[in-house]
Amino acid sequence: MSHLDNIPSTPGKFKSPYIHRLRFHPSLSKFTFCFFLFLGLILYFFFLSSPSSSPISDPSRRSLRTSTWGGPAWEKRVRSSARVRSRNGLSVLVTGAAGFVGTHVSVSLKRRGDGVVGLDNFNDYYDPSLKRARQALLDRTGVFVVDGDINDSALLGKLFSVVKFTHVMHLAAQAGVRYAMQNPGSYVHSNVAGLVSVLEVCKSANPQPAIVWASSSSVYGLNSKVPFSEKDRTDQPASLYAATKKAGEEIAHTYNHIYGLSITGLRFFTVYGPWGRPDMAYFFFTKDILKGKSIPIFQGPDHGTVARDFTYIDDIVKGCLASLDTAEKSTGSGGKKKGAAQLRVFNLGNTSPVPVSKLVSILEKLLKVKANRKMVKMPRNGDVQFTHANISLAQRELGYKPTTDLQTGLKKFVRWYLGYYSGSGKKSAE
Ligand SMILES: O=C(O)[C@H]1O[C@H](OP(=O)(O)OP(=O)(O)OC[C@H]2O[C@@H](n3ccc(=O)[nH]c3=O)[C@H](O)[C@@H]2O)[C@H](O)[C@@H](O)[C@H]1O
Repeated sequence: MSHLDNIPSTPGKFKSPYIHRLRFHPSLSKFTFCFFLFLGLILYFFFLSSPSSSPISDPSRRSLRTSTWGGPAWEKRVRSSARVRSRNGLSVLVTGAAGFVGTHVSVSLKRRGDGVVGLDNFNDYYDPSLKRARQALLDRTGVFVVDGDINDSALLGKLFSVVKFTHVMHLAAQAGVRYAMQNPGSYVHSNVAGLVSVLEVCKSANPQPAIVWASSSSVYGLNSKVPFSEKDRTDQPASLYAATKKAGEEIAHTYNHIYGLSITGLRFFTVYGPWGRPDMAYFFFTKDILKGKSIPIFQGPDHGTVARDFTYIDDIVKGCLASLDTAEKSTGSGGKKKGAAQLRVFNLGNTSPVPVSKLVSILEKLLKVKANRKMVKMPRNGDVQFTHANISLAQRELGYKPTTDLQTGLKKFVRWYLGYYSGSGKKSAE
């Protein structure tokens, strides 16, 4: 039996011979006490300073894993990736480049001759191997994706010292409306602190870049008037995700007002397509239909239809590139405003909402498998019943005109999905 087994629950009743020995040797007792106190202090400070010490109390830290950057070879890769190959081409830093929208935008920019440097922290919100596969695709296209976090100001400063970026396409974010209830800290970390970190480096840069960034249709929250227009109120978000995107729009206003940064926010409406996000319904419905698992289809009050203005990735990419191309220059330099700068917000949707049950019917036909449907009441975890974009402003200012309906877009997605997950025989859609 260990002497620890003798410790009583009530202090003062200890009868161990060991404690008698301590009593007979006060100097030894003092020494032992000091030793354990010292050890305790060391352990306390060690755990306090270790970034991986508290993954449960602060799960957002998963995105702060060590990354390596810097050095002559690294700088050479950054410079080469940023090289502009077309007349009047842009030099763009794309954050979240290994994400769904980030990958598509980066490839399109690179293919038309712009310089592109990617940045991504490859966090494990969903399968990081999909992000690595996107990175490999980008690598083949000539886009170098730096492995790092937008909250790492030293890294951002370094990137801006190596390349004079004309534009920043800020797409790095914690996405997903429902996950915000599980990991609220990650939304504040990426969508609020991360945005500020990016704007800070942009405001100090000389010349300041123009910024285009991803807001969300979710800012319309509980609004019932449709279609959603940029002029509508956005003060009743239904999820923390939506609240952080709304906060981002206010933060954008501040940096535009104080520092003269040219900023364009894009409210994306449920973007889908090849290389998409496995946490989104169309993606995991596909996986689960193929597995014969049941598909939970949300219903509003009184069996009301839940619908989304699903928007195909290629249409979104066109909207992103048009936003970059029409962005005016920032007016400030080195942290000082020199005049009023452009501040814009656009809806990028499809203007054609489709019920979720219809989405499932399209998938059934494309996969040639009957879905095991389960109608469930929409949980109160951030979802809204309906989205529908009014895109007339984007049409007028950006020439934005979506051309892909859900049937056509899902066909392209399913073709990619089947090729990606059965092609190599190694990947699994877990
Ligand atoms: O536009 C946006 O700004 C957001 O779009 C996306 O959110 P959502 O429109 O909620 O997409 P998604 O989860 O695919 O659910 C699609 C539909 O399926 C319904 N849905 C969902 C899950 C389920 O189990 N059952 C179900 O019916 C669900 O009720 C919904 O009607 C992005 O994820 C988000 O990051 C953000 O960018």
